[in-house]
Amino acid sequence: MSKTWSVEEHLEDILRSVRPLDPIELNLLDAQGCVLVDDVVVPAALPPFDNSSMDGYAVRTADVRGASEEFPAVLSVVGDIAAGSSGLPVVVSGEAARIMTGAPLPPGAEAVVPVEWTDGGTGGGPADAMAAHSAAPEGASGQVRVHRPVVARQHVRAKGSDVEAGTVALRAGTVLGPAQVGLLAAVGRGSVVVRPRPRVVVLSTGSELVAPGEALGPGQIHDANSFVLTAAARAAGAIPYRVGAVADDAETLRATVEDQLIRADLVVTSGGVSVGAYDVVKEALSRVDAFRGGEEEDGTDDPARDTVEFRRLAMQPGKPQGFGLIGPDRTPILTLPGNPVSAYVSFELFVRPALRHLMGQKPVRRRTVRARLAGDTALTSPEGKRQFLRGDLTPSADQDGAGTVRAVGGPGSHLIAALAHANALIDIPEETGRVAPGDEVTVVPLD
Ligand SMILES: Nc1nc2c(c(=O)[nH]1)N[C@H]1C(S)=C(S)[C@@H](COP(=O)(O)OP(=O)(O)OC[C@H]3O[C@@H](n4cnc5c(N)ncnc54)[C@H](O)[C@@H]3O)O[C@H]1N2
Ligand code: MOO
Repeated sequence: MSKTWSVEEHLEDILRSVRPLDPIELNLLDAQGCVLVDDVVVPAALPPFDNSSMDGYAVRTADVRGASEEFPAVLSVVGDIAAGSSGLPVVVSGEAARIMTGAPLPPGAEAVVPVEWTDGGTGGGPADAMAAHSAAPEGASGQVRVHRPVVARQHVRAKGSDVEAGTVALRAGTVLGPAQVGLLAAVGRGSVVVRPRPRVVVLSTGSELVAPGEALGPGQIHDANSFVLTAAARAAGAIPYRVGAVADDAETLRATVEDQLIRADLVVTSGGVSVGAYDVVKEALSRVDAFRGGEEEDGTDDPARDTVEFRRLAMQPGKPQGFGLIGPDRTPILTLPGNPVSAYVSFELFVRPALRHLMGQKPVRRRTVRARLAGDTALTSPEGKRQFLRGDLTPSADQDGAGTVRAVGGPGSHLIAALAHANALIDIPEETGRVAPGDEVTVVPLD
């Protein structure tokens, strides 16, 4: 009898064999979700110049000292400065310039008075908005009555107050989410060097499979696995290609996989890996010469590069698994069992970490939490097997306390409906045969 692998041994073997993808330069939005390969240094300060944080008037503080509504400071308006303006007026004593939020502070001005603290140039009471822009900046001239004083730099956003030139904006290893993409754009980076999203070819096997939307004939079922695995690959950040269902014919399967290698950084299959008479994945891919991709550089063949090793894991669901590196590029392939829950749990435990490793994402494993088993029924688990039951996790309201989890559906690997109502996996160790209500268990949130 061949060795039974633990979940950890199988995962470690995969992670040891799979290398992170080579970095490429991508346009900012294409890099979303990817990991930065180099530190990004800020080329120029942000903001690049002193600018106003308010719509109002740029003034010299001495001119508005002691100003009030009763005794306003009356200043001559010498220009209109919009965001993006250049050719700024110089503000000297007794003068003000209309200024908009984000516009550069003009020379001579020390602070900005918000328009609400002035008459807005109307000669009336306090304004609640600026008068409309005049096509001719000189049309904005006239007088403004300022009702409140300001101190130096008030309502001014200083050059470099966000980030200084030469500092590191984002460290290598950062995952580019929306806010990081925004920062890169703000500092002027149109493209960045990242590890790309892996291209994942997903195919399911089984002559009984029919695409959703098509009518079922006798003995047929809809192909769920290629959809759940494609969706899961996308959720993990990969670019999935769903090939769909391949009939139970070893040569068709081998040829299909071979055809797909051109666009795959990783291949995932489902079904055909147990001990049945039609378990074609095993039949097609365990042949040493299945993907003889050519010779090694030194002229010798390396049979190991073309085989998939099929294993039995001490795990439920997900007992039969296969893993190998195939074709000329040694593309990783993970062959998952066909039962839909087994396929999905196997994806979470093995494919997702492999994809994260290819992308340079850390940690590769999902986080775990502790939770108390809710309900009044004990869970039983086959001893000697690590069991992953589907669970509904309710996190604890208080920060430190464990949440509660209840099992959703039974252990059957065909229970797709229960899987769709679960938000977590309950991880029961190999040596544990029974978990009583109130006992603490390890839970893997599927968020
Ligand atoms: N004699 C034994 N029989 C089985 C064993 C065993 O050790 N000895 N292992 C069982 C376990 S555990 C699993 S899991 C399955 C794995 O079987 P395969 O990977 O070969 O999968 P299939 O036989 O192709 O399919 C199993 C089951 O799942 C359904 N299926 C397959 N693909 C899809 C799909 N794309 N969408 C929806 N449903 C799918 C298929 O119709 C079968 O019902 O083997 C056990 N048997
Ligand atoms: O992979 Mo199977 O789930 O152990 O039923």
